[in-house]
Amino acid sequence: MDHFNLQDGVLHAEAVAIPDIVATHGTPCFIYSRATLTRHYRVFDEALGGLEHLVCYAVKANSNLAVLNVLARLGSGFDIVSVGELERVLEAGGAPDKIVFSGVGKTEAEMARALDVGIKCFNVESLAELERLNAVAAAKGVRAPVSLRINPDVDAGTHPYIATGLKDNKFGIDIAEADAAFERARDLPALDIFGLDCHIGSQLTTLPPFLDALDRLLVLIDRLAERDIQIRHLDLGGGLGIRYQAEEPPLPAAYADAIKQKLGDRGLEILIEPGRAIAGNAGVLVTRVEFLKQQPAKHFAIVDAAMNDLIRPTLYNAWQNIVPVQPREDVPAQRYDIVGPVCESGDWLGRDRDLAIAPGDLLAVRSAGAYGFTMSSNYNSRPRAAEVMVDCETAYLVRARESITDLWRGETVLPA
Ligand SMILES: Cc1ncc(COP(=O)(O)O)c(C=O)c1O
Ligand SMILES: N[C@@H](CCCC[NH3+])C(=O)O
Repeated sequence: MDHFNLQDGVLHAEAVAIPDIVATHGTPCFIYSRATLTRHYRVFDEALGGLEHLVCYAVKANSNLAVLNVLARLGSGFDIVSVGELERVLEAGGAPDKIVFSGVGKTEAEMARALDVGIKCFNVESLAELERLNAVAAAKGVRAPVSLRINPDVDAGTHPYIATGLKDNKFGIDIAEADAAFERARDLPALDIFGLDCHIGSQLTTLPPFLDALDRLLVLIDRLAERDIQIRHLDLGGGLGIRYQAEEPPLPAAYADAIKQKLGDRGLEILIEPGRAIAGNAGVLVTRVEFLKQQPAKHFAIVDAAMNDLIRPTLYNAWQNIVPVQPREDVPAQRYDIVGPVCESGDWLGRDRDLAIAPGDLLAVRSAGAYGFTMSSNYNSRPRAAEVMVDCETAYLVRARESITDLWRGETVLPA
C-alpha cells in the first residue's frame, strides 16, 4: 500500500494532486511520500520487536537527503557502500554509530573517514580488505569494528544481475573460507570482531533462500564460538522484495517471525539492511506524454522521462506499472510502448501497455522510489529529474532539476 491514490479522477500523492505538484516543479519528477517511508520503516522496526535489533536502511535504494532525514529522525541505521553515501547520511542527520559499511572495494580514504566519524561496523568482504582495514586503523592508533560478509552460496531465485549470494558472485567471503578469515581477523591487532553478515540478493519474493542462508550462518556462528570467536551481531542484509505487478513477497512480520524461530536463545543483535522494501513503493516518477507516434508495427507514447531517469526496465527487463494521472474516457485505449527521448532502442519504460492517453497527459510510473533517481544519469546531456516529497497537504521540492549548462551541481534542500 502506498499514499498515491486516485481521488475524483486525479492521482493524488497523499492529499496533494499530482498535476498541482508538476505545475510548480515540472516533469519528469520523482514524488516521494513521507508517510509511506515512515510506515515502511516502522513495520520493519516493529516486526523485529523483542529482539535486540537495528534496521539499517540501504542508502543505495534512495539517497535523497530528505528521505534519509525522515529515516534518521525515526532512529534508523544505515547501510552504506561509499564515502559519498556516508557523507549524505551525516548531512541528513544520521547517527554515525548506526552505520554499517558494505562493499567489495573500500578505499583507504573511505576507511579512514569512516573510522574518524565512528561507524558501527565495516562489513568486510575479502581477506585483502581485512589487511587494508587493519593497516588503516593501526596507522590511526584505533581498532576497527568488523563483521565478515560471508557468501553462503544460496540461490536467491532473483534476476541474475541482482543475485549476490552465489559462489560465482563477487560478494563476500566464500563460506568454505570463513573460519580461516575469522581467525585472521582475530589475529590482526587493529580489528575488533563484532559480527557476521550476508546479503544474498535483491527483490526476493520467498522466504526459503533467506532461511537457508540463516541456517548456514548459525552453524558457522556456533562453530566459531567453540574456537572462542564470539559473534555479537548477525546482519542478514536486505533483499525483501516488493509488489511491482503480481508478486506476493513475504511481509516483514513473517520474515521477522521466521528469523526469530531460527535464532533460539543465542542472544545475538540482529541487523537488517532493507532498501527497496522501504523506499520502492514510497515513490512515483511522473512524466508527460510529448507525442503519440504510430509506426507500422507499433504505437509509441513518447514521454519526457527516459532510461537515464529510470533504468530498471531496460537493465533488468523490469515491469513497473504505468498509469494515467488523470484517466480519460474521450479517447480509445491503444497498446503503446512507453519510450523516452534518448537515442537508444533500449530506451523504454514499459512495453505493450493499454492506455487511453493524449499528448500532454501525465503518466505516473509506480514503485519508482527505489533504484530510480539513484541509478539515473546525465546520458544524452539530460538534466536529472526533480524530486519532491509530499507530507500531508504539503509538497516540498527536495532537489531541483539541474539546468542543462549546470549538470555537475544538484541542489539539495531539507524540509524544515
Ligand atoms: C549489502 C547490501 N545490503 C542491502 C541491500 C539492499 O537490498 P534491497 O534494496 O533489495 O533491500 C543491497 C542491495 O542489494 C546490498 O548489496
Ligand atoms: N538496482 C537493483 C537492485 C540492486 C541492489 C544492489 N545490491 C534494482 O533496481 O532492482
